[in-house]
Amino acid sequence: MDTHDVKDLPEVFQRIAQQKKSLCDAQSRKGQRPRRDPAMTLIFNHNLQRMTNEMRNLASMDGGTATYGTTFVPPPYPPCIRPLAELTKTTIDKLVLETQHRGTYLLVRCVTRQDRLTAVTAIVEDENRDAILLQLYHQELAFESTEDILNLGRVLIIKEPYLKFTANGGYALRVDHVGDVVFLAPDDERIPPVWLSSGVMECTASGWKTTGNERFERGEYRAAIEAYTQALECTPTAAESDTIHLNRSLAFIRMGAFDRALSDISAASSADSSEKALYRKAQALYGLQRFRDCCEVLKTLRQQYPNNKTARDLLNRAVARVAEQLHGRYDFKKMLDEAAKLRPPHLDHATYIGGPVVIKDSVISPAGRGMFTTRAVSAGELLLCEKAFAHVFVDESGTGAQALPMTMVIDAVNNRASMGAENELLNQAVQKLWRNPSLASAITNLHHGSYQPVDATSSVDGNPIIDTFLIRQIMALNSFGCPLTSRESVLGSSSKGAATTKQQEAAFHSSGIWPQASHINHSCTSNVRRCFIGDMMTVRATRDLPADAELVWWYRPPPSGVDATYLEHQKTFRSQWGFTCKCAMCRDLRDTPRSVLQRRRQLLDEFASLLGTSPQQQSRGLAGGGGGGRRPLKAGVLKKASAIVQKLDATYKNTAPTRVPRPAVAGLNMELARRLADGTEAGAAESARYALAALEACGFVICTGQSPGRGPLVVKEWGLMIDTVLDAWLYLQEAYWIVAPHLAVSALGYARTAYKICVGEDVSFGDALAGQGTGSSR
Ligand SMILES: C[S@@+](CC[C@H](N)C(=O)[O-])C[C@H]1O[C@@H](n2cnc3c(N)ncnc32)[C@H](O)[C@@H]1O
Repeated sequence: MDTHDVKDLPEVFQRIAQQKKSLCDAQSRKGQRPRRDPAMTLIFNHNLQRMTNEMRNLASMDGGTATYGTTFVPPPYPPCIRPLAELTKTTIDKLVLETQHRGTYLLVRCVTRQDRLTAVTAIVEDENRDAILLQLYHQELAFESTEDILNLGRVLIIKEPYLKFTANGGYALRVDHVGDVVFLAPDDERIPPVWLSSGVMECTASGWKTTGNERFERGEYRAAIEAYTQALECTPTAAESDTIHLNRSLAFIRMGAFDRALSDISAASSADSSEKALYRKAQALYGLQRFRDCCEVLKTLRQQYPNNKTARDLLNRAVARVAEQLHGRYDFKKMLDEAAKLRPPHLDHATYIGGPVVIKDSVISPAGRGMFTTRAVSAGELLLCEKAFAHVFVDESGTGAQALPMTMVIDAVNNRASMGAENELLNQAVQKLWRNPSLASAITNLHHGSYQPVDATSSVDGNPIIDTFLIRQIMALNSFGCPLTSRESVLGSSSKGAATTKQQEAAFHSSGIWPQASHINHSCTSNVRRCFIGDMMTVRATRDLPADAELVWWYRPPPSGVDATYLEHQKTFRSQWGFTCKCAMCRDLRDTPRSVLQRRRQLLDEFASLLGTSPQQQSRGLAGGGGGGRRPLKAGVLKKASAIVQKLDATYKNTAPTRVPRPAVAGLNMELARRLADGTEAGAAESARYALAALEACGFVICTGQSPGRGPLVVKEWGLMIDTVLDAWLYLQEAYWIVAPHLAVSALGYARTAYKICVGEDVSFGDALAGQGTGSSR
């Protein structure tokens, strides 16, 4: 959602146009045989490119400028759904351009080492010694690249090969679907004798097992799995078979292939009794987030092996996860600490599945689903806390090994272009599904627009069928950009003070997919807000809601009512998600004449030049970082500024702010509240007045008691939870401690709730209050 969309940047726009043209040119050559390059030329060019990339990587690890690759999304084509036995062999010389060779397969071996940028590439040759460039996409994760997957001499099968033009005008075998490539073991009988390596290796189960163990020790899990697989094919004894299965299960666990680990464990005859088997089973279940099952296994393990301390520790963790799953009991302080330390910030916590929400047919998304409350909930209440299915962290400050290379993804077919970790997010999701087929429905059931997935059984040749283009479409419609923590993004780090406008407006390069949360539909007049702590997302109600209320949040911020016209505001919704927002704010914007929008812009500019603030800050109505700081306002300036705010307010004639909130009016009021808070009684009284006006402009209905000295302050109705609201509450409670202490406690309570809604937790509220610089010491 708030990912970095770059399609409207002029240079990107041009590249999309170029790519469209290239796709058309490519189509005009569909079916032609390409000019064939000699193997030596291909190998030379590939090795040169590999060396250049290696040097560039070394330079960026040395603190140089981080590089980013560009990847062009091809038009979708389906994964192979037929078993290998039904395909017939073909050769490179028979391949024609821009064609998927259905019903065939290609047997090739690598004649170079691999290169890796956005794809893993190598030059391969067939039995006729014809060579070609092979590009494998989505086969591995960025930080798994310690083990090459295409090493010299490696033999593989490409199912239903697709010969495509490359972005630089050449051509290559492009493989997008992870199941369309089959890596052959070194002694596979399908390998032609001339390709068999002379020193063919182990031939006993115990030899292969030892090799597997050595590779495992070196952290080469993929290679270790291959060795253990070889060992199992050498008719081991029953005892050996058990050990090999259990060893392989651990390598699978290290690869995050928990489903595969579980099936190895159950293949061992001691699955239900041996200490090792029970512990591995518990680890795999934990990895799959099956915490209750995990607890059951660990209880058995503890009964049989009471001295196993590691099992006790894992059981404690699993019990804590069950409490999170069922009751939403999270230690947010610990989560913040973990997010600050862990890189990537992938936290060991569970998804709250026992919350007061349910997914069912939507009211606002025709023929789609949405998320609803199952009972009445109050503002600030935690409705969902979800662990990302996949999450990629881009350390904006990081260099070297910590800096994940960003990619620009250009999808000319769908008119999309984004900058960030989208490609790596897709890799993660694809790999997680490939390694854990039991998780498939969590992703494949998500909204995928008009994309038609292949109609097939879920597996072929013992492997799941994963359609990369389906997953890409699901990611495009359902993933979220995210900061490291919302606390940092809303408030700024304590050393920097309040967030700058730039931070608040930033689209994020880090991103993730949270399958439950992605059922929530869009409305500018949202009633829930999402926040992040590492890869955990919290969803809290922004107002009191009855049972059976459909939850909605903004996919992009609500219209300011100043900058964008209705059509401009709708453009992204239509192009990115295929709908038009019909909320009250959008309808009001549609009915507001352009002349009124221009008048609002003029008033904001007048206000800005009067107070010396940036017009952009005001028009967005954002909290924190008021350009004018705390310079006192002269009475004359205040009078004029106040008149401008009134005039701006008067341009919203037809609807009350409870129906159509006025972010721009709230922003100006808040600017005055900030500037007037000078610690004096007079300043505090004025500051409170404007902070209240800011809240009312956001749609809040607040009762401050009938007679002076009486309280408490009560919110009758909650408004639109933009960040201005948090500032307003913080300034209001600060002012009330000076001029109306009887209202201050309840204002502080509301400030805490607003904080919880905007930041996701309130354990850091005290620190924020002290560091936010509102002057309050409470
Ligand atoms: C992230 S999904 C939301 C869940 C989705 N409705 C479902 O059925 O799974 C985004 C898609 O929901 C639909 N959608 C979201 N908000 C909408 C709205 N305000 N009006 C109409 N459709 C909406 C659009 O089809 C959009 O591409």
